[in-house]
Amino acid sequence: MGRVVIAPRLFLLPSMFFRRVFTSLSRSQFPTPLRSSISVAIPRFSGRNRSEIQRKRFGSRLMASAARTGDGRRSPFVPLPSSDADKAELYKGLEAALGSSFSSEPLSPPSNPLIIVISGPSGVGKDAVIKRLLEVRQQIHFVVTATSRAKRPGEVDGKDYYFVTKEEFLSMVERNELLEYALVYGDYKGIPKQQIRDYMAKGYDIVLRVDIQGAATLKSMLGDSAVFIFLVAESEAALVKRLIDRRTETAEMLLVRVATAREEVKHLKKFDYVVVNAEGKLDGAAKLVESIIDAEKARVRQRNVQI
Ligand SMILES: Nc1ncnc2c1ncn2[C@@H]1O[C@H](COP(=O)(O)OP(=O)(O)OP(=O)(O)O)[C@@H](O)[C@H]1O
Repeated sequence: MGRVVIAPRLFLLPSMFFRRVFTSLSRSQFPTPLRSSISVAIPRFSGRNRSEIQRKRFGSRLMASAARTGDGRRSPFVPLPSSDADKAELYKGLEAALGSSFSSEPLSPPSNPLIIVISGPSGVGKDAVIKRLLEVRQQIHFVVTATSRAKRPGEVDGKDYYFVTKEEFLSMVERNELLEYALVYGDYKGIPKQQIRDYMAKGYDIVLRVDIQGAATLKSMLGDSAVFIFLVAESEAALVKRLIDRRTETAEMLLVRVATAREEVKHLKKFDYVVVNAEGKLDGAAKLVESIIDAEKARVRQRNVQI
């Protein structure tokens, strides 16, 4: 932590009865220009009526014009208003003493749009968490993946996925329209590039939903410029029960997914964050993902992704 030390009597200007107060900052923490830039000259008065005398001698009008000399050096002849002056007078007095007006520009730089990659084993709840996230958060776009798999009951074309034939999918690959694609359990899935560019240009954060294989490919392409979140159930048993409850797979398909999930969890360490989507705690998982996004927005060194 930087310490602020007020050294009250460093030198005297006898003719003007001025005391120069140097506000010096801990030398180990701050560079010299910063330390020397905040020295403030105030009149030297003592006793209980100090503010009264100040007011009489200099009047209530601040000598802001005297705050700077022509060559940019600050004149020492800038009295501060008394501490009990009204807020506006104090504000102006501080500006005059510093020799420049206070800026209303934001102190934090604007945050860059993020790409958030959400991955995890089949059935862990990727779609469910993303759906909830989109309900509670603005300026976020879920990239609709193109897939050659058949539509499940309740799924909507263009909202859950773009459902295309294998031939259509392969011609998208040919035209280099996909950021990443893979054959997952016999079906193609791929991420359309243009959609990402369009929404990022509008300042939206982008959510990508990929399997572990897709996350590995994206990691090698995007490196640290994207945020990688691994979604897990609270336990392997809970994941299997959730998959069974979904009733969308045959027993053989379930076996493949469960065996794959066991391998996939080993890749957890390659991700930036792990979020537990526990049974009945979908809201909690979505909130944690939101907090991660908020924290990423507050980073000093922003990620900067180019597609
Ligand atoms: N926290 C939770 N508690 C209970 N059920 C959940 C929870 N999260 C998701 N589910 C349910 O678990 C099932 C699997 O979820 P979902 O389809 O979102 O998984 P997924 O990871 O997208 O799967 P896949 O990769 O196979 O498409 C769904 O029926 C979903 O409603």
